[in-house]
Amino acid sequence: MHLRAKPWAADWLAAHSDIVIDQERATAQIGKWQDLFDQEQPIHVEIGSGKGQFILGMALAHPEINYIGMEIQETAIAIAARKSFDQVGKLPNLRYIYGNGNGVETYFEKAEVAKLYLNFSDPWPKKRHESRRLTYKTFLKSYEAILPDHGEVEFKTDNRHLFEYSMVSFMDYGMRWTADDYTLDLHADEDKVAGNIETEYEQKFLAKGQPIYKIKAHF
Ligand SMILES: C[S@@+](CC[C@H](N)C(=O)[O-])C[C@H]1O[C@@H](n2cnc3c(N)ncnc32)[C@H](O)[C@@H]1O
Repeated sequence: MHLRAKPWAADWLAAHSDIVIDQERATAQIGKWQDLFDQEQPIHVEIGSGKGQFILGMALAHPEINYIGMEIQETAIAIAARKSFDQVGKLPNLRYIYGNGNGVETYFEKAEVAKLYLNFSDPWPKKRHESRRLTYKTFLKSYEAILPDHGEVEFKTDNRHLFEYSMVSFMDYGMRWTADDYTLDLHADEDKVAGNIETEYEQKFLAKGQPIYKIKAHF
């Protein structure tokens, strides 16, 4: 997903640096992320948070967790943070990183992040772009470096090819899951869909009647 630049984005981000942390500050924050939240509690991160509907919904539904939405596109992170700020102000348990999921180990130390979410990541269908997929092995190495031992990555997608690719990539990396940890049609499964927070892309694909694939894989 590529969003057209918004002329207000850079100024808005500069004026709200207490909510959105840029790459340079994120690197300096390593080991000290709890300082940015009101309460010390587990930190969950979504990489590729887009316009932010999921991370905002999670932060409102789970005040007992600290959430961070991470985005590589300035326009997307500005839209997400501004929308959430306009709706509910500065939440005590929600922050954003304007940064790159490739290299998260420069932002967080081992076990500083309790759980990771990847939602509707760009599929990059061409083989020569494989290394850009957020479930490519180099990304998995970065995720492993910031999660606790046996930490969890939760992944949703509409894209069957990316789902199958990701399962193989997880398996090749030594990650594991049980039959209960995945579904080929999230919204047809009453138990698994309970408590599900829909992302913007999820709503778009649901409206077209497409199944949503989901897996929770552990290192
Ligand atoms: C298809 S959109 C999905 C957005 C949202 N998660 C949803 O489900 O509605 C994928 C998002 O991932 C972001 N992204 C892609 N590569 C990234 C990376 N290396 N680090 C951080 N974000 C990334 C893109 O900029 C885009 O906003």
